[in-house]
Amino acid sequence: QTAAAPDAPPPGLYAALGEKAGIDRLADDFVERLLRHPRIGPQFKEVKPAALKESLAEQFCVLSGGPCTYQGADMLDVHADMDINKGDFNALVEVLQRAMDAQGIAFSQQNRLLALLAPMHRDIITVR
Ligand code: HEM
Repeated sequence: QTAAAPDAPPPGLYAALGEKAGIDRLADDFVERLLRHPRIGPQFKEVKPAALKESLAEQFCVLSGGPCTYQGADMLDVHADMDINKGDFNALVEVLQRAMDAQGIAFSQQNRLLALLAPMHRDIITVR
């Protein structure tokens, strides 16, 4: 990685996630797990699962270097009024880890995706 492109997708990550089909399966299962999570599930009660799955799949596809366009809202705007704290954020990351495990994604590759998502905490956590 160079300073000019700090968020360049790690080579091979898109393939490691199973390309578009694998990412769609991951996003599907991730959202299903979020919806039934005891701590953060209730925050997703009013959300249309299909739309969230699609946005997450697009986001993961773009981040991992796939040929996609993210068409969802800005992370800061969409999470602004949710009163998300660090524990909520960590809970979501744990759910994503379990969803990636379930897809058989290697731990090293999981960590590469998580590393791309981690900096988003600055836009998403609004309760310190
Ligand atoms: C790394 C952390 C996170 C990422 C990458 C992420 C990503 C996203 C994305 C891509 C969307 C869809 C935006 C759109 O379609 O316009 C979204 C929506 C949403 N996120 Fe997050 N999010 C994260 C953390 C959280 C946390 C911790 C919570 C709450 C516990 C949360 C609650 C929501 C809800 C409720 C929506 C639906 C908003 C709506 O459709 O009205 N997110 N998030």
